[in-house]
Parts: sequence; structure tokens; C-alpha cells
Amino acid sequence: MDASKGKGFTEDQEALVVKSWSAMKKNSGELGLKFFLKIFEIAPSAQKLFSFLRDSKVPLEENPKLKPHAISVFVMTCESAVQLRKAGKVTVRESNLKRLGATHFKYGVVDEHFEVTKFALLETIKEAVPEMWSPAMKSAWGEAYDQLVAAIKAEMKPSA
Ligand code: HEM
Repeated sequence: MDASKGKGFTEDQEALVVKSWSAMKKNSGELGLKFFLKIFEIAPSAQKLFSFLRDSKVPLEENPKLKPHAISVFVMTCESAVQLRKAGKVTVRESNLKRLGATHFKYGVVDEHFEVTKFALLETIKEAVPEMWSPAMKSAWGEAYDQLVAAIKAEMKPSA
């Protein structure tokens, strides 16, 4: 293992993330919903951040806009695992990263929300692929998520 490469993110770690995501992909809608319900169970106040939940009369679990955000978190964390191994850093296109930073800043997302979301993400994966789950898989997803969040946070400032 060469720690100077990929901030220590190894081929094995990338493979663990990619393998589990391939197994989960077909159920991503259902998983995405479960994932966000977990976040709101731990941190009910996080619901207030989402304009489409605030202004909506349909029950939370029926809101059609919730799944896409949940799936974005899964997909982008998985992509960040691939990038970490290949490039040693998260390489979401800069314009996208700037937009993501600005959006999350604007909606008032804070460190605690990212923490709760990490916990819920790992729990969701553990329940989705129990036969694959391992401490190594947990730390691979956790690290890919942390690095992605660090890149988003670095751009969390008002948009120009
Ligand atoms: C790795 C972590 C995350 C990723 C990849 C992510 C991704 C995204 C994406 C792609 C959007 C669409 C808007 C845009 O592209 O600018 C978005 C919007 C948003 N995200 Fe996230 N997000 C993450 C974490 C979080 C967390 C932890 C929260 C709060 C619990 C959150 C709350 C929001 C809100 C409130 C919006 C705006 C939704 C609206 O239109 O009302 N995000 N996010």
C-alpha cells in the first residue's frame, strides 16, 4: 500500500464501494428513501432545510423530490471513491462543486447535518448488503464520503 497515492485510498477500498453500489443500484429509489427517513428520524429539524418538503402537503415518504437527492449522495460518494483512488482527490467538476457548495450554504446545511447523513448512509448500506458488510467496507464508504464533504465544504460560501 502506498499512502502517498490517493490519500491512502486503495484499489481494494474502491472495489468495496463500487461492488456494494452495483448491488444496491437496482433498489436505489427505495434505499434512497430509507436513507433520508433515517436522517430525519435522528435529526427531524433537517426536514426544514428542504424547500420542497417545507412547502409540500404530501407525506414525507411520498415526496417525489426526496429520492433524487438521496441518490445523488450515494452516486457522488461512489464516484468520489473512484476518483480518490485514481487521482488522490475528489474531482467533481469545479463548477459543480462550486454550485454544490453554494446550494448547501444557502440552505443552511451545517456540520451536524453532514455527520448525521454519514451515519445514516453507512447504516443504510449495512442493512442493504448485510452479506457484504465489513469494517473495511464501512471505512471505505466513510472515507469517500468524508473527502467529498470536505470538497463541498471548501466551497460553502455565498455564490457570487
Ligand atoms: C455528500 C453529501 C451531499 C451531496 C453529494 C449532496 C448533493 C446535492 C445535490 C446534487 C443537490 C442539488 C442542487 C445542486 O446541485 O446544487 C443538493 C441540494 C440540497 N441538499 Fe445536498 N448533498 C449532500 C449532503 C446534504 C446534507 C447533509 C444535507 C442536509 C441534511 C443536504 C441538504 C440539501 C438541501 C436542503 C438542498 C436543496 C434542496 C432544495 O431544493 O430545497 N445535502 N444536494
